[in-house]
Amino acid sequence: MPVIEVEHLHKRYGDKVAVEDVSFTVEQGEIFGVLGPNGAGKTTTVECVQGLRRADGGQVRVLGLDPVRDRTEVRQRVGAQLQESQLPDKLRVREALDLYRSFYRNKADIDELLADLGLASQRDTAFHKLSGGQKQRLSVALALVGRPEIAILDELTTGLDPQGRRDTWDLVERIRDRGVTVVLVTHFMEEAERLCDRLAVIDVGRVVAIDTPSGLLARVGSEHRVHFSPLDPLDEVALDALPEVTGVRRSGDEVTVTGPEGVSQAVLSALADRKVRYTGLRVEQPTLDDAFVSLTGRPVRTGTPQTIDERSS
Ligand SMILES: Nc1ncnc2c1ncn2[C@@H]1O[C@H](COP(=O)(O)OP(=O)(O)OP(=O)(O)O)[C@@H](O)[C@H]1O
Repeated sequence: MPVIEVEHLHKRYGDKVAVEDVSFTVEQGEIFGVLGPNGAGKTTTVECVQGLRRADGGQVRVLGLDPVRDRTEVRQRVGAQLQESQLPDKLRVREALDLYRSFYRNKADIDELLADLGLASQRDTAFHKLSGGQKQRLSVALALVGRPEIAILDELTTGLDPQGRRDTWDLVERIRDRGVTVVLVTHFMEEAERLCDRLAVIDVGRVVAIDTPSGLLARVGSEHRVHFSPLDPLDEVALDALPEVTGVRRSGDEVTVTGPEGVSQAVLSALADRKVRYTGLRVEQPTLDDAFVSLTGRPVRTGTPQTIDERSS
């Protein structure tokens, strides 16, 4: 049963269209990703879901409720992580949790929450003394302190180092394991690929695809690429004749061989058999970045996202 239903959501700020037309449903118990480049309309979409903004068109239902009309009830049942630090510097971790807990009728056990989020030893630490990762975990704890049915996590790992990011991913999985439906807003492809059961790819205010990560990858094909620079003469025709190989290309010193999964093993054993030494070996698998490029015609991370206004003018 869907816990969130968004139908033809349209939202503008003055005459600036932030969300042109977005529809998706989120099923109970899943990690649902809202993925897209900066300015795509992700935050505006989830703010409409939380009832923080009123849609200019379309319909949003959350747990069967209207998030604007039934805002008080929706706030009780949907936990939202604060996007930026909105806590006084001197407030201690435990005090912040006590304060937020008082807003909810279903109250989480704070000690359990602190232990679960790896913050037990920071319980008496003032907010401004926390590291970036600890602040991030506290904001997640505050989203969970009312035992929500849905947690909305927006740009959870922005600004974290790779280890902090991986720890946060484990945390998101633990939240889902507690039975909480998670909506994860992100512009990191790797994060979406690793965590999400399904995701909506949003670009300039519109949904360009809704699928599982593997479904999105299947749309771009399953071509793997093996790159290397041979140090000995290489018979490229013989390499191309291997059943696992669909193409061989040379660019300067570098040879690129394409083929389905398994092509890299076939190439490496062919090179070993022919006693061809090489450097600079790199294997590339299709990623959600490739899926995004194929859906929108441009990479997610680079370039300034075109706004709807620019596109329609
Ligand atoms: N309060 C506002 N007033 C005017 N324009 C806004 C406002 N908030 C967002 N926008 C604009 O609406 C568009 C969508 O913004 P939104 O924050 O929803 O996108 P996003 O995908 O969440 O981006 P980011 O990843 O950068 O947060 C952007 O062009 C943004 O500049």
